Amino acid sequence: MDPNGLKTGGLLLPTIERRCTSPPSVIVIGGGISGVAAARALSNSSFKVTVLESRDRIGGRVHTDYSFGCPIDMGASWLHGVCSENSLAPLIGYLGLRLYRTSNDNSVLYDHDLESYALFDKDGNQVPKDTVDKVGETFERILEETVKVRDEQEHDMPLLQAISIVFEKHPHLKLEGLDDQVLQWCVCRLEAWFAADADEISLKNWDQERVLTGGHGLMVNGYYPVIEALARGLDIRLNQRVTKIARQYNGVKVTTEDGTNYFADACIITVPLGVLKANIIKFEPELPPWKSSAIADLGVGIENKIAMHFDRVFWPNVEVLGMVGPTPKACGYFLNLHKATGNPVLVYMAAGRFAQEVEKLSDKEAVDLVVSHLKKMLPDATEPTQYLVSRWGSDPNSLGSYSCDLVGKPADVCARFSAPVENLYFAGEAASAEHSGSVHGAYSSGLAAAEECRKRLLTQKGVRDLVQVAAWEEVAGIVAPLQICRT
Ligand SMILES: Cc1cc2nc3c(=O)[nH]c(=O)nc-3n(C[C@H](O)[C@H](O)[C@H](O)COP(=O)(O)OP(=O)(O)OC[C@H]3O[C@@H](n4cnc5c(N)ncnc54)[C@H](O)[C@@H]3O)c2cc1C
Repeated sequence: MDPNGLKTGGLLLPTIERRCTSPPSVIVIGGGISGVAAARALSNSSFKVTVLESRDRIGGRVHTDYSFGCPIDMGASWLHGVCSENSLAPLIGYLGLRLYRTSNDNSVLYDHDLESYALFDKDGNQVPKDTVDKVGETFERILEETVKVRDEQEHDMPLLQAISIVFEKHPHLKLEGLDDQVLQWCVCRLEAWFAADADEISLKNWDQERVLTGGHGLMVNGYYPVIEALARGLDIRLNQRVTKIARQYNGVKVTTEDGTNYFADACIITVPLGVLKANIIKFEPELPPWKSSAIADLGVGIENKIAMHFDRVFWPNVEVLGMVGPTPKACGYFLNLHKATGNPVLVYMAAGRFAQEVEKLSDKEAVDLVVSHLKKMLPDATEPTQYLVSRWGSDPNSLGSYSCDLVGKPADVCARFSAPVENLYFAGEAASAEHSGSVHGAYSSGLAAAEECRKRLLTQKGVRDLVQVAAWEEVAGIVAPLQICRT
């Protein structure tokens, strides 16, 4: 690994003569993956870049906590699509970060394809594997039938409603007893992908995402090193919550909560969709209706994690421990980090309305709740020695976990959300048409916004080009394949 390369974000390409005295300037609002990616790209292009970040840390919804003595990702933890086509692969490969592949399957919607799981009922009886496999096949069939319902309907509807129609048409697909409880668990897992309940998920869109190949890989060392590498050497101002963005005849004026004004030629806005929806930032003049309606029409889902550190491992050596129940809400699941990382940590994942309810509890109450589930599944379960509880829905810096497709979503909403308004550019996971809700989608959207901004500013200023530093892809692509393990 080349430390100088890291410092500069890559290698210096042959210098092109500067043709202007002061380089174009850009303010990037938000220091998550999309913000640091955009800032890195523009800085590599010799632009003057300032990142304004409201928190006292960078990374945003990539948040690796080290208080357990090992990396714990309280936001994103998987690279979805462990393949060279993934925009983050060159950087992850270059940094030598290990991935633990939890599933080779590219499917994201149901987990009977998980190769390593144990499901239990509320009395602690383990569900036989053939029951899980059989119900998984039925669930697949039900989902296929919902596609037929979609083809017959003119209007969008919630996925849950479509499932009810499937049951009316094909009563034999409706399950009972333990089989039904496993089916509810499959729905619970599906809801986790969208961070929304099945009665909120769009029938038209639930399967329209283009999932990359290569399955899903957990970042064994945590996601933060990716952020750190991108951010190195950038001018990042922490604790700077932007409250106003004014477009002026000669650029933008950005004002933060403490009254500081920043001026630049252009601005890239990467704050989460939830923050834009809450109107925490005032725009002057107001955003045009086509943009504000795009912000309103996109949905934001909630997923929260409860990470628990134990003094000993009392659970089976599988990747996922699940509890089945009579409704998706009564089901739950724990990711076993011990299998992937060797650390005695379980992470409970809550999504949709249940994730919202978790935020109303104190940390201790939330932990007690999930430990009570755990004790029903595994009577030997002990109390955790340390715990962490995320609150992505109520955190004013995120106001949601990631975007999701609401019922009746207009077809052009993502294009409108990501389109610039004069010298204001928009990036972030919600701006990614193909990979919204993901780290790599957010990363690519940051790069795309930076490139559009770079080209327009160079044209506006009559500058042919500036000194250019090579991108990660050029430096790393050939030398560093992804390191994939499954212990
Ligand atoms: C629990 C959870 C699990 C997830 N799991 C995965 C996963 O396994 N794999 C995956 O690919 N993706 C996952 N995601 C999604 C992924 O984390 C996000 O899509 C991605 O990190 C978003 O990056 P971003 O740059 O768009 O936004 P953010 O990371 O949210 O960055 C926006 C930044 O703007 C800052 N900000 C907010 N308001 C202001 C303001 N007024 N002024 C200045 N700054 C402001 C924020 O503090 C933040 O740093 C998960 C997300 C969550 C919450």
